[in-house]
Amino acid sequence: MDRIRIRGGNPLNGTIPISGAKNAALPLMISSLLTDDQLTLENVPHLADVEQLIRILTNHGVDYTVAGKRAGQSTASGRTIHFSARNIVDTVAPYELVSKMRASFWVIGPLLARMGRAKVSLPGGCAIGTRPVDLFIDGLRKLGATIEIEGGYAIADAKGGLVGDRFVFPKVSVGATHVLMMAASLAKGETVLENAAREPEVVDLANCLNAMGARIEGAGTATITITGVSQLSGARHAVLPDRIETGTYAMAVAMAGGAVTLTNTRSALLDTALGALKDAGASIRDTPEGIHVTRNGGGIQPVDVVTDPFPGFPTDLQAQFMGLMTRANGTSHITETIFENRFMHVQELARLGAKISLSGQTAKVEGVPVLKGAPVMATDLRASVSLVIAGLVAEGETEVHRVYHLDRGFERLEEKLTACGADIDRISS
Ligand SMILES: CC(=O)N[C@H]1[C@@H](OP(=O)(O)OP(=O)(O)OC[C@H]2O[C@@H](n3ccc(=O)[nH]c3=O)[C@H](O)[C@@H]2O)O[C@H](CO)[C@@H](O)[C@@H]1O
Ligand SMILES: C=C(OP(=O)(O)O)C(=O)O
Repeated sequence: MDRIRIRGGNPLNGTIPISGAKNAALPLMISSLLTDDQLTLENVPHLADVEQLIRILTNHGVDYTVAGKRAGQSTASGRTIHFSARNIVDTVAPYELVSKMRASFWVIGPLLARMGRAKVSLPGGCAIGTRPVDLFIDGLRKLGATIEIEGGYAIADAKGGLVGDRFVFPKVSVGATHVLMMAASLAKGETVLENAAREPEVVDLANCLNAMGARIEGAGTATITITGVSQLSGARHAVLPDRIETGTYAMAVAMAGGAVTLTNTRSALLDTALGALKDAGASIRDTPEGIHVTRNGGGIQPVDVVTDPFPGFPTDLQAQFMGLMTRANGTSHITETIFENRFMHVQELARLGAKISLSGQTAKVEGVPVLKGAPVMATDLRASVSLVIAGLVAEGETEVHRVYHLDRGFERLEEKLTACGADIDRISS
């Protein structure tokens, strides 16, 4: 199993190209199931989750081709992938495939809308929480589907077609918003989603669906109105920049010091997180290329954050921010409100000398003047990169084990950090 070795102490200086967002690419790829025409996605990141979803889509009968790079295109550019779901040969998403990645459950929406049936394995829990699928099921039932849970599968049927309705989310869910938006695009009549997720990835999916001929209004607000159409066509769409990767590298610079330009991204995708970073002592400004982040000289100030749905502080940056706060000049409080168990990084950061105590959903982080390298274990995607951030300043050597978590969501991480002067490499064994 691969591991990542970091020798701490180097500042970061240079340029880091930001990839396409994993959390936009996954629903966009799934939307290819809605049409028998070709959907072309540009700026698709090269990630383990994308490869796993390709396996799942292929199992349903989706053909795909990956376009080669053009002359002059840098290696940092994402791939262009053509998806074609002309013939859906199987409406079953089996346990072996779905259990590896939660978002694969989302195929239930397009399969049901286009084929009138779907049998999809329940995704199960994961390290960060139980993550039930009740909102998906309630929402799809509201659109007229019958859904039974049997043998670990959601067995869904809508032979006469889905019919638009009003659905009020009792809790904000990104995935359920994606799924209901996709399903309602091919339903008869109008669907109104209230208390919908407002994340930029929801807007990106809505833009792509509209380019395919869907009629969606209000994405990015809490009320989304979808007027169903009888069929969708192909389209070409570029995946949104990854705001979580953007925030992660901005936090790495704030931790290690230095000056880095994050290119192919924009600050409007993560205002709240960048605001917290400024409060912590980083200087951040927009440039024509992207975002310039510096921290020279001054120390890291303690900042309290509470995770919240967009536009709040993202839960997917909570671990990284905690990594940064371990070296602050004082005590900060970090409260996680989205997932009930997203503090697995606390015990691993403690191995590096961090002083963190937990009380319910709040972590109290007492900044320490020095972290010391140690072997640590990645427990989930964002937890693993918080250990990398801490490793960038830890004295001596930090080895992060179980790097496969990191590979789910960070494209060429060692390469991007090495290019800015970090002493980091991957050891394959
Ligand atoms: C692939 C992807 O885009 N993943 C992101 C997506 O996950 P995902 O879409 O799974 O997250 P949700 O927004 O659905 O989850 C938010 C909360 O709602 C709960 N819930 C959700 C659905 C449901 O049917 N019932 C229920 O109770 C969840 O357990 C969680 O406590 O949004 C999360 C919240 O921003 C991010 O951390 C993930 O990185
Ligand atoms: C929790 C995440 O992903 P997923 O929803 O795919 O588990 C994440 O991207 O941080």
